[in-house]
Amino acid sequence: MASTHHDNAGTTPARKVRVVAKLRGILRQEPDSEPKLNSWISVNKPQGENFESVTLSFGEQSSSRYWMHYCYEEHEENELIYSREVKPLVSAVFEGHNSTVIACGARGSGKTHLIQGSAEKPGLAMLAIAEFTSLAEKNGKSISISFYEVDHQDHAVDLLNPGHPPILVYEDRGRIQFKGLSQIPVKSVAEFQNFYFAACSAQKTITRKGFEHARRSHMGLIVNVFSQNASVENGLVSKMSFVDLAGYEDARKKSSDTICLAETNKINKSIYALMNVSHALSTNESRVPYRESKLTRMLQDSLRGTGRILIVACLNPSFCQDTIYMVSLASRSCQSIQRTFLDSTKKISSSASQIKTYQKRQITKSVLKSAKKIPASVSCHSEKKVVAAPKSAIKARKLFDEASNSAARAKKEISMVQNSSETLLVNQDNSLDITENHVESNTRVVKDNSLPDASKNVKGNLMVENGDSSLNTSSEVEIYPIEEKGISLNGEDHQDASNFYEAVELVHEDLNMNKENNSLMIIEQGQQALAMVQEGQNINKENNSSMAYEDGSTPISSQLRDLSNRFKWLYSSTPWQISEKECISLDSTSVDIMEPKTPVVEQTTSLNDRRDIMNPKSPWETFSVHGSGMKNSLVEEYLRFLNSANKEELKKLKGIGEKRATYILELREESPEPFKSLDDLRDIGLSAKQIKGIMKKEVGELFN
Ligand SMILES: Nc1ncnc2c1ncn2[C@@H]1O[C@H](COP(=O)(O)OP(=O)(O)OP(=O)(O)O)[C@@H](O)[C@H]1O
Repeated sequence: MASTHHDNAGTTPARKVRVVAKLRGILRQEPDSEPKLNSWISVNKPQGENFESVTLSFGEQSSSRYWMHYCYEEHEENELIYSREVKPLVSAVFEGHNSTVIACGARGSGKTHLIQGSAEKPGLAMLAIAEFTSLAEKNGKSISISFYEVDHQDHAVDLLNPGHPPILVYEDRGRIQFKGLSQIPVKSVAEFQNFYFAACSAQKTITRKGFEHARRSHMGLIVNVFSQNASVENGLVSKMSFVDLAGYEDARKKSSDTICLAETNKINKSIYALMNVSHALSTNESRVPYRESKLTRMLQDSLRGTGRILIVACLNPSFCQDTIYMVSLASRSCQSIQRTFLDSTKKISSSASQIKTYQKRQITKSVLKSAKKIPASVSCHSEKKVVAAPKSAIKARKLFDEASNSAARAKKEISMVQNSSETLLVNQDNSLDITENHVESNTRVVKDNSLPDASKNVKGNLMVENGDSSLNTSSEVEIYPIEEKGISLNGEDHQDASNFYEAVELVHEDLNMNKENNSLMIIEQGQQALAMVQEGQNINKENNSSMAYEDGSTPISSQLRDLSNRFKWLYSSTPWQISEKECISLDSTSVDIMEPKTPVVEQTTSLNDRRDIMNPKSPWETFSVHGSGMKNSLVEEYLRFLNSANKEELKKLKGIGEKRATYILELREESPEPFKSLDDLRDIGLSAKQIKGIMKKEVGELFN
């Protein structure tokens, strides 16, 4: 695909992910006093015509540059963006390559105007439909459309057939399938307009009705191209998706309303998920986190393989901190930035093994040393105690982890946290340092007096139980809400936050099966800490361009790294982790593989020798390896049961009622074995946490 597709310039091979920005013009109703475009957004284009990227900088933060492949200015309208960016993708769809166009940005940044437009000023989707219908006619193909919304609760609903149950998303024979999503054949632009605009206005009415605040949601339009050729499965050639993401909005703006806050967090989380998927695809990562949100799961087929992705970051013309954040997220998918990140990551991984202890003072010192290089946003309270957790306790926590290779996954995700603008190095003396090898695009000029006393605003205090003492004590995170002082939140902090959020979730998944639940508390409180940190950050318009430390307090990026390192340390101190090399190949049948193979060895080997053969170094580790094996067997049995039991039997399981049992049977009609891993339980509406809870209960029942 890369060799056959070309960028709009037609000279260079196409990228998997292309990221462009679009500056929205000033609206008539916007006050003249607002800072205008060029006073807060600078687009830095290299000299010459054939440049492949531009950088954006905001306000006086001229040293903070975010890479984009291109930036469309305010006078450059949808037609131009369509002809340069989208038209080639439409042609590619007819050659069998899926495409996805994603509009992201803060609220009111022009996403809907870009994708949907209006009858007078058509958006990218409508312009594309004109091309689709004409190419379909020429090539003897047909097209159909589907239109859906993913709401603030991560439910997907059909907008062309409203009022029906949420869309069921599942995978069958390697393809993502939708149950409950209608497809309407379309032959002309007029026909499309009828369906599309009617659905859009119906959606707006429903959204506004009965809610004081407009609920945010993502909207996705799918254009399917079908072949008349019966040899192609289902006749589907390929498809193009247009996604109008909900506007990114800092959760703190809604902090007074807890329901709203939860909704905002959920929406933001799915934005992070999509950006993380796009980043993973742009950097050819082996694991692409499609399952992290409903939207990414729905888009999975469009995004993967030879699918091409266009991200348009819409920019508000007046000051908007959320815009900076969205730009920083989107720009991660630009290859040029990624290369620099990779360099940083290598350093992190080569140093990560040196982590043994964590000394707060040294970190603070390091961060302070770096304060002249990086921005401060929110400070972490200085009193933090982290002491060693008992190995046995942590080992026990792993007993009921997911059967998949979750440890490696968590480790990788943790490294994502560190894969941020500054390179975090762990020195021989166990202190952490921040190298000068930070990414140009995220570098800030820090002025000495522009940030208020940040240390008063957020206090994080994580304490993990020490030594071999009992498990009853302590895991605590104290967080104090941020004061209403102006603390700027910059892109990299948000970025850390999103990665960290993911990492914490994964570590949570990987570590939290402690019988006493202490570790669960630690992780959960860590999540709360993060939520509070996110909540507690405050945007300061006046201060946006000169984020600095007044008191030398720690920036939020360091704070988040701090927390992530604690989790990493916690994780790396488990015996399982210590013997990871030996155990890494363990899959669901690993215990059998590790056992001595012949009766002769069995008979002649002493207990100690057997332990050597099995690699674990202590009875505890031997016990744990067996525990993992038992857990894996249990998971396999559980999945087998889900794939074969009848409805009444299914309902005997924890968490499965009439509705879910019916769903499961429906899924089995579509695919004989819909449940291949515990992750697949998400398809029946269970969260990772619920799945773990269910497994715990099932195991608990065995001992009753
Ligand atoms: N390029 C443009 N030219 C003229 N008006 C525009 C342009 N882009 C956006 N607008 C106008 O700006 C306003 C906000 O745009 P729009 O609704 O598209 O933003 P949005 O990012 O989708 O907002 P939300 O996140 O709230 O859904 C609308 O009134 C729209 O008509």
